[in-house]
Amino acid sequence: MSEEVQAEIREELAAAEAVRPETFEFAIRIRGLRNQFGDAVIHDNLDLDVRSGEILGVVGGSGTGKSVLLRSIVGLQIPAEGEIEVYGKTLDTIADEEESRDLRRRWGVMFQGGALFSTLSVAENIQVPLREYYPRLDQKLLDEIAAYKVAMVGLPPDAGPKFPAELSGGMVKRAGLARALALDPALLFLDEPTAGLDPIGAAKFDELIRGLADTMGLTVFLITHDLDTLYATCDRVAVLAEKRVIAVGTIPELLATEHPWIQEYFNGPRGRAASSCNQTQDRKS
Ligand SMILES: Nc1ncnc2c1ncn2[C@@H]1O[C@H](COP(=O)(O)OP(=O)(O)OP(=O)(O)O)[C@@H](O)[C@H]1O
Repeated sequence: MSEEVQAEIREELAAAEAVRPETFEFAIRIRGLRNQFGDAVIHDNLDLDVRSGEILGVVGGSGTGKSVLLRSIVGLQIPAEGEIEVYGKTLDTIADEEESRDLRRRWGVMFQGGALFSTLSVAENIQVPLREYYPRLDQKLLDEIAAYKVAMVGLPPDAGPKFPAELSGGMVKRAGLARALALDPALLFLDEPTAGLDPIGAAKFDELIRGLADTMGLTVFLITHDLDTLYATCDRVAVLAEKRVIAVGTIPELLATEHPWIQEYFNGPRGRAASSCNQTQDRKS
């Protein structure tokens, strides 16, 4: 790589460092959020804080707006009202394109189902955000970074040249995660990462998320219906109902609340099974 390109990359990295995640108590702060599609109000006066370094699980009945909330935070859905700050900045008020890019590259998103480009190999999928943000990286370096990300998410080296259709469901999830991690984000968004996986595959994926979050110091916004995932990975859980976040806290804190949906969710047969399984694992470890 030429001196000129190296200097350019150093400059870009320095600019990205200007948003230093570790200096923020809250990675995300949301106040008074309102989202609606026509007459259908999805969120109304929704507040939420995501602490830096935590894995926050986001739960709620189907259609309560978990994915819409994620999309609002990453700028794919323009809210009708309210403020969303990520590392102290509000995306829709950033006038400077460079500043907006610097903020956007601090996060990675794994959408439901992986959302990989079907005509690109796994390695090429991982390289998409790298090419977008660092257009002058040469192919050798792109290949090295992709190989590193493939290993990081526990895929075998020969997964790199494969196309999504050649992968198992679990491998597609890992490839989606590798792409979300391409830019070494501080903040990771995961939309139902274990949906569709068998219980063993899901447990391994939970372990991977927890391990990566701990080693990389990530903040994770994790939408899930999977109670085992909540117990295995999350520091706190936010509950969406009635168009807003009705409670946020550790699972024991949520269990102490009396809201019927929360009680039904955590104390229903599936909730009790996940809880007792988790306690058994704690005793073993
Ligand atoms: N682009 C859109 N246009 C119109 N309505 C939408 C759009 N996106 C989402 N919605 C509606 O917003 C509501 C919330 O959707 P969302 O996908 O966020 O729910 P969710 O909580 O993630 O559900 P699930 O758990 O089933 O994935 C749904 O009623 C959905 O139909």
